[in-house]
Amino acid sequence: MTTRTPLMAGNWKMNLNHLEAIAHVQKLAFALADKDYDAVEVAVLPPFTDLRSVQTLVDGDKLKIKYGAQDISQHDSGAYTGEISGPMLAKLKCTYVVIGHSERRQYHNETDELVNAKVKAAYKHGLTPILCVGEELDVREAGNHVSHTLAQVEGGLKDLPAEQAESVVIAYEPVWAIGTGKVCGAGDAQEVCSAIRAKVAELYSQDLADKVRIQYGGSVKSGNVAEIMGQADIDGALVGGASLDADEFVKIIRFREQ
Ligand SMILES: O=C[C@H](O)COP(=O)(O)O
Repeated sequence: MTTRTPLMAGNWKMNLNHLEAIAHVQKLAFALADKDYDAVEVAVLPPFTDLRSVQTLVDGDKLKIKYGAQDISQHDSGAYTGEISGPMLAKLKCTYVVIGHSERRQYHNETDELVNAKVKAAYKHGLTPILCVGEELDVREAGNHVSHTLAQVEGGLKDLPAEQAESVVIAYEPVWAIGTGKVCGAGDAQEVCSAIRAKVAELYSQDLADKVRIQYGGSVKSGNVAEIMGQADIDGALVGGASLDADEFVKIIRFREQ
């Protein structure tokens, strides 16, 4: 059986300037330094303006914390005002890039087609996508949450070769649970994450699907993370609000100690 290393990623969204970012990562590093945390991968996903500062700190202090961006342009360069390209993120040695977050889909009208182009752009430049999928409340209430989410998975991975797809991270984030304090029940999250893995197996192979990490995101906190992480197909968390509090994020990372 494949062992998947859990990925705990903090999506800071539009919070913390570059000075606050340095203080925050230092605090995380200090709190994690007393034990070997190889069993859990930790990543921060700051705003673009913080990435250089985070890179300098991680490189300089040889921290195990990884980092990435919250979005990427589908283009490599050119007249795309306000966009940030794959080569720019690669130059900053980002490991991850969040793609298709529901806030991008909702406020910037990102479609599955664009999300798919961004996933391909990430791989082209050696970045690992965290592909976000998940349903809005009305979709869940209509009972269409699984089919809706699987269509986003299929759209996001369209025509992606297996050698790339095997390293993708898929974050299941029910939109109604993001920033609302309403957590999706662990069993309900498992239902969708298991369906996502089955979809990846259908698109590629069971062997590949067993390697793919699937995160849950949506009001994850230290108090609920252990139950979420106890589910067979949940391999980590994409944490928003709670990742802005270093002590709380460290408790989430140390979910096994609860
Ligand atoms: O990317 C993170 C998710 O949107 C979850 O955010 P939240 O933990 O604040 O609910």
